[in-house]
Amino acid sequence: MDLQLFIDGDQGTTGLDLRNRLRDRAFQLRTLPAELRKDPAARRAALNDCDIAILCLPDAAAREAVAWIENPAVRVIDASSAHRTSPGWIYGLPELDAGQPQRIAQAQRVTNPGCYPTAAVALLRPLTDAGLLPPDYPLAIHAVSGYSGKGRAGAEEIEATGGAPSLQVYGLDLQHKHVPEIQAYAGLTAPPIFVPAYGSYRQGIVLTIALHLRLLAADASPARIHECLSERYRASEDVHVLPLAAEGAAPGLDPQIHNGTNAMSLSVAANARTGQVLLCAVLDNLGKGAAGAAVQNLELMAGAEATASQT
Ligand SMILES: NC(=O)C1=CN([C@@H]2O[C@H](COP(=O)(O)OP(=O)(O)OC[C@H]3O[C@@H](n4cnc5c(N)ncnc54)[C@H](OP(=O)(O)O)[C@@H]3O)[C@@H](O)[C@H]2O)C=CC1
Ligand SMILES: CC(=O)N[C@@H](CCC(=O)OP(=O)(O)O)C(=O)O
Repeated sequence: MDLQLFIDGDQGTTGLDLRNRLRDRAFQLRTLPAELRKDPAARRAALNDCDIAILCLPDAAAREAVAWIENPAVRVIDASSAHRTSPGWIYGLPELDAGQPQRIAQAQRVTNPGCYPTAAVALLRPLTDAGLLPPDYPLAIHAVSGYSGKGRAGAEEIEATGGAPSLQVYGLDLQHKHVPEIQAYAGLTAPPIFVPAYGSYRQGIVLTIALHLRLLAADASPARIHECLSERYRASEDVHVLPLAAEGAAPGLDPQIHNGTNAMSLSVAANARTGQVLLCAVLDNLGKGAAGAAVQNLELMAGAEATASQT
């Protein structure tokens, strides 16, 4: 079946990437002409005249768009952070647990995960589910993202003014908008400390989380943690767990290796002498962290529509 999609915000970083990713797929894609792309009446009409609306907007505009949808048949994928922990919204991380693909497939409202939370939740949730990571563990999460995380205007300004600083740490008020989302979906009872940074490159995230074995469950070990993650993602097409590196031989991680794809790599590094473990994730902030995830969710939702139309 030819589902009619409307991308609201199609000229931004996520929207443009999404258009590219949908180019060869069997969806009817609707966007507004440049002069109408911010016109409330045109957006409202388009939002109510599609099967699935994909919002690639700043949070305020995404909230406005959702409020305008009166047609009960319209389903929504929101790439913004407006609804990440809102009641009635399904979290668009199919790898969250075994039931999540089905929940996404049947949802009316899907909130795409944040780029950083995709990595943090993928690393942490299997460990809290398995009881290896206590839910009140005092976590600190560090990440470096390409500067495209600033959105199109921010990225263009950087490129027009001679490039980004080599590294800029931010979120130092420790209230980054992703903290509630990470806490909720990683199964934590305490908010983690989250310290993001922008690098001088355009695209790609590397995120790390340090753990002390003495603060984990008694049966936790690097091998057990690695096995837990490997088991969880064994059947995943997109999430791959790298082999446990021999001590002294852990390879470096390049944040850009998955750019242009929907892949995410997870790894476990350890020092047996100190009892320290480092969880690492690499993904494309615009891929599995945004537009790639939207396509993944769209395919699940479209699959459910196709099944419904055959019965
Ligand atoms: N960049 C990233 O790494 C990621 C971003 N996201 C999320 O996706 C969303 C979009 O991000 P991103 O693509 O980076 O942002 P951009 O700023 O690149 O794109 C947003 C687009 O929405 C347009 N827009 C703004 N206000 C309105 C409005 N009222 N009506 C219609 N269009 C409007 C903007 O136009 P104009 O520029 O002219 O104002 C722009 O084209 C954000 O909420 C962000 O949190 C999610 C994961 C990763
Ligand atoms: C502009 C902005 O807020 N950028 C975010 C990174 C992109 C992002 O967080 O987007 P998602 O929440 O949708 O993943 C930041 O600076 O931390």
